[in-house]
Amino acid sequence: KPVFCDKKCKKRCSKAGVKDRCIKYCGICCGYCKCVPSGTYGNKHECPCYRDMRSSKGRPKEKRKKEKETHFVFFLTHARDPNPLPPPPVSFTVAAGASPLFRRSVKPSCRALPSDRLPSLRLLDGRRRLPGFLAFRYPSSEPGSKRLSSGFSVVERLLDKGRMRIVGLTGGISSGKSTVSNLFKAHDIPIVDADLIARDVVEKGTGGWKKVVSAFGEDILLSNGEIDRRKLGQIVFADPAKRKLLNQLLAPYISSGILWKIVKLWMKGYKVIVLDIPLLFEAKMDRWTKPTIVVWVDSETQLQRLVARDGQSEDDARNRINAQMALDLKRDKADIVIDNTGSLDDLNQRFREVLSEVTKPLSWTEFMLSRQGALTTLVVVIISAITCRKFYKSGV
Ligand SMILES: CC(C)(COP(=O)(O)OP(=O)(O)OC[C@H]1O[C@@H](n2cnc3c(N)ncnc32)[C@H](O)[C@@H]1O)[C@@H](O)C(=O)NCCC(=O)NCCS
Ligand SMILES: Nc1ncnc2c1ncn2[C@@H]1O[C@H](COP(=O)(O)OP(=O)(O)OP(=O)(O)O)[C@@H](O)[C@H]1O
Repeated sequence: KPVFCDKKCKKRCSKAGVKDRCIKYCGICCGYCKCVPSGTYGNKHECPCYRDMRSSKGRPKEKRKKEKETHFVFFLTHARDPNPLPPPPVSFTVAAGASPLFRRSVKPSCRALPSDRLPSLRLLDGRRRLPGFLAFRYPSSEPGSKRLSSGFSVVERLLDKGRMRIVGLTGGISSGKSTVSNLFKAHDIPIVDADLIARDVVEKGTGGWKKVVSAFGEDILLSNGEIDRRKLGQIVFADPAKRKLLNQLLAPYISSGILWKIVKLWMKGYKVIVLDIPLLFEAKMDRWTKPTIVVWVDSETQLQRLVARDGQSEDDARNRINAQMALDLKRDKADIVIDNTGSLDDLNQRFREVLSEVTKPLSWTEFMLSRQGALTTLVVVIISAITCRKFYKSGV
């Protein structure tokens, strides 16, 4: 008998009604056929020799599971998603004859099947409803259908609503970050804009304002007491030491402002947010974002666009460009690069590809960082604590 038989048969029989018997016959078949079908049931076409083996009484060697199962494939999408991207079809194993499906939560348009033929999801408890999800039924032979091995993966998809992904958006000055973040906004993806936060934290009378005025003097103020941003810009972008000082003074305010915005969006249950931070890599904040998008342009286009937009001299524009990490270096660090050297139409086209990348189903790590993940952990901790307490008391 090949060495892999024991391991494969153990897996194959993990859900069998009479496990020992299943393992025994699976071992015999595997020894003879050198092959075990994948999954815990079916797929016997993978090993025709195994499938066709019969006992002396002419019955199939492999014992069927006691519980009769039917295999359905559903296509789930979020009903409230304004721009639903089709996830891959999800296949569920359902118990035949189980209580009626989440009939109430399935949209009328999806009730093409007679209600008695709608199965219930065995992997969820019978009372559980799936508000907000549309379910489309496909035959299990549909190409691309995938049988999920555990309820975990199914639940992961169903809880999609509560997860969160923090996408980093960065680039060079005037490379097109704001243009891209506007496209995200148009698709209802919230943006945390570090430039806006950096403005808020130096508003007249704030802590940031006081620190900047005491470091740079009242010469940088306008007549109304607000900071003259153009003047301060000319000072700091021409002098690295002064820029460093300004960064150090404002960093705590900016980072707590960013954090606070993320927490607010997290509490609202957003699943994808975009952090638009020009200095994402310089401030080493890219460790918190995944994926990280860099909007790249060639240096000539960058200079031209900056001069055209801000109406400043080429020297001032160059100072600003040189105040940041080289854009080519940022491009090398990116997970996703958007080349914005072309037209706005080209940008739109590339953006659509990036959008589908960014909104693809979330990983477990991302889920655990979400509001729903945190609540799940909290509930598990509370239940464990109560169980332990009861156990401890009964022991005493
Ligand atoms: C120097 C200031 C007053 C100039 O203001 P101004 O209105 O002219 O520019 P604005 O704030 O719109 O920034 C425009 C672009 O400059 C670049 N930039 C801004 N600050 C910096 C900096 N410290 N280092 C390098 N680049 C910077 C960014 O690409 C930004 O998108 C302002 O940029 C500022 O307060 N900067 C320090 C705060 C900061 O680090 N901001 C970046 C947020 S991560
Ligand atoms: N593909 C494009 N074609 C032509 N112009 C563009 C394109 N993308 C952006 N622009 C223009 O280039 C300028 C800079 O773009 P944008 O303001 O989005 O850059 P940014 O990276 O957000 O800049 P900053 O770092 O200063 O915040 C803007 O005037 C914008 O309209």
